[in-house]
Amino acid sequence: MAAPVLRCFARGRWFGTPGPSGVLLLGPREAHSGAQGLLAMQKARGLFKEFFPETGTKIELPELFDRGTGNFPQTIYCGFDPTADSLHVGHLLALLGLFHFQRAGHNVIALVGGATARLGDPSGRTKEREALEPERVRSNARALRQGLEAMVANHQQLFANGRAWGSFTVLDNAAWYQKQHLVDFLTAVGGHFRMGTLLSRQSVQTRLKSPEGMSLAEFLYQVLQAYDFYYLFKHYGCRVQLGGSDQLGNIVSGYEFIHKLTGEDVFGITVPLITSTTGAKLGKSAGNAVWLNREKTSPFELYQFFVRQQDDLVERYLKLFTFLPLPEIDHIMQLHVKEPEKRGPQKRLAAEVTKLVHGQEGLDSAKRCTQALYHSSIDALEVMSDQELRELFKEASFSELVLDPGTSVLDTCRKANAIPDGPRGHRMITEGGVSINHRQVTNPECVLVVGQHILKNGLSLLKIGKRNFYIIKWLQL
Ligand SMILES: Nc1ncnc2c1ncn2[C@@H]1O[C@H](COP(=O)(O)OP(=O)(O)OP(=O)(O)O)[C@@H](O)[C@H]1O
Ligand SMILES: N[C@@H](Cc1ccc(O)cc1)C(=O)O
Repeated sequence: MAAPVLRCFARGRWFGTPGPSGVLLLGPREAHSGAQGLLAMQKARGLFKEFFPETGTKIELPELFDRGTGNFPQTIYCGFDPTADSLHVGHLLALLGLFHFQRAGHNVIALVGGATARLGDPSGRTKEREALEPERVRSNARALRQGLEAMVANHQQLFANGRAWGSFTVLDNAAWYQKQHLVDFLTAVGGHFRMGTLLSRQSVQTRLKSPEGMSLAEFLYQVLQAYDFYYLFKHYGCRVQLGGSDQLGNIVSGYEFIHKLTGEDVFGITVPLITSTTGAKLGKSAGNAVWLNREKTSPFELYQFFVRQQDDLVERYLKLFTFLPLPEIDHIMQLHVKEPEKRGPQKRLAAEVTKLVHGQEGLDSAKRCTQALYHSSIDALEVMSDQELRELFKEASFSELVLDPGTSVLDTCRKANAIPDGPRGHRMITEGGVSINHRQVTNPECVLVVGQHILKNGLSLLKIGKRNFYIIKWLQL
């Protein structure tokens, strides 16, 4: 078989010149209606980065998505390994890719890698993943499934405007590997893979050259991912796999396997990798993940993560992480030029993502928390639920104190360990550095008053300096 290359679609036809690594970068093309419009639109948004395989397939990728060709609808999948109990913002991009296909009427599958997570994907990693206990992988897989299903429901309820879409199915590859006999698998599947090809993959090469080397389990990872693609092709008619750009080698393995076995063409589409400001891939491995599970990153923290994005990134993120039409994004950016201090694009981005991930209730909560902490809103603080308060306490330190009669501002600050002992702490109050429930308190001896210093819900919000918050829950009120 000729060596497969990536290709791009431009001005209504496929074209491409190999980049430095044989990868063809996508060129621009005119957006128009129908299936070609879907790929072009996602290219314009920056969501689809590379397409695979080489030209010369029986059917061209855009035709696959065309309502008029009898190929409609297609099934597209993306896999997520449950190596943690939550998805993160990096995964969201691949999920957005699935949602865009679903919105265009195609059927999509999110595959939880309950089996593959046990092996650990070596792609893009310089070290082997820590082995996970089977029970841990199972509970992570349950959590991922729940998270995915919640987002699918939010997407359907809050972003559909009554339109009918394709289906969204969540599967787990443990379902087929559990039943798989090892010798049968190696005989039926292993025989179709050539060692030279498997060894040539970038992920394998990097690891083989590292001092740690590579285990057989990791080496076989790409075979399992290739088999998944084949399984989904056979049972669900799935012809397209979506993944981060680090997944290309595994996707190519799937293409080669399916093509060899069936003579049919399947395709891969990659999304760009989201990186932190230091350039590291945002995710578990780099320890910089922004999680989608509320217990790990609250709606407020997720919202704030996007509100904090810099001006030079926000337009790109609006295109990648939201469903807002491009002209609307242009309009938002034009307003931003006039009033940059309002951080309009950042707030809209934060709102759209938080709504998709945590629903309307999650977005309301994020806004209440933002109001309470950063906009001095007592009303917002007074109506917060226990869960929101706990989530806020992640950023602010939290103490439970008994309210003795005559408790003063100074006592409160000391008991909450918010000011240093001695005259310095006293001075911090008299010099105006302390506020309670967003009102400055300059008299250290002032006795706390319920309704003013203590809110209806038995809380006080103490602020020292510009951004050190302490939340006090008063007991025995
Ligand atoms: N930062 C990111 N940007 C874009 N896509 C990502 C990012 N992180 C993960 N993905 C993609 O999400 C899918 C599932 O990835 P997976 O669950 O295995 O995470 P991962 O790649 O192992 O992350 P990590 O390296 O943080 O452990 C893959 O297609 C992967 O490429
Ligand atoms: N290998 C992917 C996850 C995955 C698992 C199984 C698949 O069939 C596809 C993708 C990753 O680590 O990011």
